[in-house]
Amino acid sequence: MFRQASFASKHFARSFSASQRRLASTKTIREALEEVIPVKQAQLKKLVEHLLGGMRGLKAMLWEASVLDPIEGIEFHNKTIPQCQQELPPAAGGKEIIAESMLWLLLTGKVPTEAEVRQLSRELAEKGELPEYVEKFIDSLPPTLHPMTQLGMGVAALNHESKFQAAYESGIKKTEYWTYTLEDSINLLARLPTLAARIYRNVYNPGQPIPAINKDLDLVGNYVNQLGFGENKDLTEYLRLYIAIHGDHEGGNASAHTAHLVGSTLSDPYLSYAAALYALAGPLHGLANQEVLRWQLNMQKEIGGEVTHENIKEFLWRTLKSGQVVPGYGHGVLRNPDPRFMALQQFCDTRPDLLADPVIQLVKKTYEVAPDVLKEHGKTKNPYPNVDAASGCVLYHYGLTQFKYYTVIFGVSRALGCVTQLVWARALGLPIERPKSLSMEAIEKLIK
Ligand SMILES: CC(=O)SCCNC(=O)CCNC(=O)[C@H](O)C(C)(C)COP(=O)(O)OP(=O)(O)OC[C@H]1O[C@@H](n2cnc3c(N)ncnc32)[C@H](O)[C@@H]1OP(=O)(O)O
Ligand SMILES: O=C([O-])CC(=O)C(=O)O
Repeated sequence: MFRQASFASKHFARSFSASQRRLASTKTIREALEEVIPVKQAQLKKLVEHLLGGMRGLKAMLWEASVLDPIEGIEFHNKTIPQCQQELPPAAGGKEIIAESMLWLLLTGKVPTEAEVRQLSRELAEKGELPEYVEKFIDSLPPTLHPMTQLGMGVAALNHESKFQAAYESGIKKTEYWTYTLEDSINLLARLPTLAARIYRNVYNPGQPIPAINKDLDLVGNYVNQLGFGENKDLTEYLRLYIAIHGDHEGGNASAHTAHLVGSTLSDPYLSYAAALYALAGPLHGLANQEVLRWQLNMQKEIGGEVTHENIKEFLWRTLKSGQVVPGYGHGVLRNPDPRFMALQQFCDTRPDLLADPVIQLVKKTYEVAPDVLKEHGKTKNPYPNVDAASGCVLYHYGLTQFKYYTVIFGVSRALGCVTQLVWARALGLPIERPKSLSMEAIEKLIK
């Protein structure tokens, strides 16, 4: 009855507005077409842009944990980075957000209590040891193999331990998938820093002993300890902040999307995240932080003496004219300076030793010049810095100078968001991802 009434009123409204239009319009057929054609042309252009332009702007994924606004930047369950810094419990004696607090927020949408965070830290510490076969495997790799390649291999090898895979083989119900996915995810997060620290030791400090996991410390506290920098409280705080804010950047970025795609086939969290790491290892994505430092150091070397805005500008133009991108600038979604870049810069602003560092000063000065140069160059849609422009220089200052290792740190972090999505994808029963592709011929037919 109600349905019939609403159908009748919609039908009436439609025919009323149609008859009004009939009376009001005095257009010729040409004028009417002139109005319709540009709309259709724009529609087609958009369609082709989506097909050939890396699907930029195409809304095609569900991702609950964070949303990226082009102007405001990332929000984790509607919380900005400064809000997270205020609300999420830090480590005992620390100030910065820690991985455990961020994970809790991403997974549950709720701010954890301090007791909840401490209990999660302990669980991660208790599960952090690597199985012996993974230690042997990682130790057997040539130290010249890129640390990111090693990290992906180590994570994939951990799938030998997968609870999800074993349970799937034994024939569990779909409604139970998420609990095993969560178990694998927690084990993966616990072991990632231990694996990453072992790679660092093997590549840069062979033979040096790695400290045992301290059960009373948070995940990143233990990671910094195992890297051999545990005495440096400022670096520990920096890496806590770094790892928390790199954790998630909505779903469409290459690493997160890869984890989601691979996970949608019911690959376990280890295999899904190993695949994501190899997306992160590309220079247009996570590897850019390694490239930024290399580029800034080259700039410093080339400029030589006093660094002025003018000679930074010249170096930027040389980079652009040689056909290279300026690493650390531009973004697929952002159209403003990245709030993660701003948060890392603020960390520097509160510490005189960082403010006095020539490389950190160079990064700051580059930021004062680069947006205008990139605007004049006129190609990039976003002339502002992304997080990679700032992340490496502080590591460099504190003595973590091996910049080929930097993306591994990013890789320890990005798991927070990727495993969150894997758990929720299983809890919500999301399907296998399988978009439709078209051949050139089919696109041509579509255009005609
Ligand atoms: C954690 C992260 O992943 S953040 C990103 C890290 N990556 C970098 O910092 C590398 C440098 N930046 C870039 O290469 C790009 O800005 C990306 C990959 C981040 C985004 O790519 P897109 O969304 O395609 O950017 P956009 O639409 O603005 O590109 C338009 C043109 O501007 C160019 N452009 C974009 N950014 C830059 C840059 N920093 N320097 C020079 N040219 C640039 C693109 O190469 C493209 O050129 P083309 O038309 O000749 O192909
Ligand atoms: O969002 C993106 O496309 C890239 C990025 O900044 C990230 O993944 O952290």
